Amino acid sequence: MIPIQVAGRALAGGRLPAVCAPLVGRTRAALAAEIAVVAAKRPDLLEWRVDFFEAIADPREVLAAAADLRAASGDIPILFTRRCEREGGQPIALAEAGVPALYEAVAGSGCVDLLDFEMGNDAAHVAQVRALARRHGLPLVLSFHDFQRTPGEAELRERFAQAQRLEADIAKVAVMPQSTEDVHRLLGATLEASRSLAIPVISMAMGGLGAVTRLCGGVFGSALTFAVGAAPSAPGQIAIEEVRAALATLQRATSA
Ligand SMILES: O=C1C[C@@](O)(C(=O)O)C[C@@H](O)[C@@H]1O
Repeated sequence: MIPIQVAGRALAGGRLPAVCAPLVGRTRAALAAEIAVVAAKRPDLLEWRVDFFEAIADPREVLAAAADLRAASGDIPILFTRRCEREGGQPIALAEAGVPALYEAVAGSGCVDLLDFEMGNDAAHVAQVRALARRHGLPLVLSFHDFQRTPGEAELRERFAQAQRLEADIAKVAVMPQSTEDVHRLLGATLEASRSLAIPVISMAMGGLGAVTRLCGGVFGSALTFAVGAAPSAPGQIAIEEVRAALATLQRATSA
């Protein structure tokens, strides 16, 4: 299992899985209040879900918010994510054609440390974001989300492999299970991808049925789990304190 590297250092000191808390404030004031609470809980990574930000179409406001977050995050790195509506994100007041420019502006600000972009986006946009991430020295997560179902084994394998083929630094797959078998398949595909790919992988099954993956995903090769600092960004996320306690229990038991 490969840990996620940020600025040449392994996230969470190489402990796996690392814990990421999302930030979903809709305004600068809300984000400032949110990060104060969340950063105090010491996640290994913060994710700014900019699709929740009402002023997403105003570059000055976006950059000001990014600077606020950087100032308040201390030494905790920040993952920048515009989750598209098609893959479970919020509707945004910005045309799709403007999204790569949003990534360019924020990546160039020096206020974020990693980028997340859906691999299912327009191929030219994926290539643009791939190039700008490289130019700014930021690791790129190429992600896939299915909020309705869990694809079959071959498709899950292909999603992880596709991220690597598209030159992701990290591959991420999030699915919605309809059965325990779906959860089991997601974990199996994660284990296989973590063993066969040359990049770190992240996975989760969402909703109540998938919650177990947020606690034990690391055992199956997932390098990161998302946990609630102040507010969830997806169904089934568990409070950071509870996730940390469960991870500590698992780590103690595993090394006993
Ligand atoms: O892709 C992911 C994973 C996620 O959807 C989850 O289920 O924890 C939460 C999102 O904020 C993040 O970008």
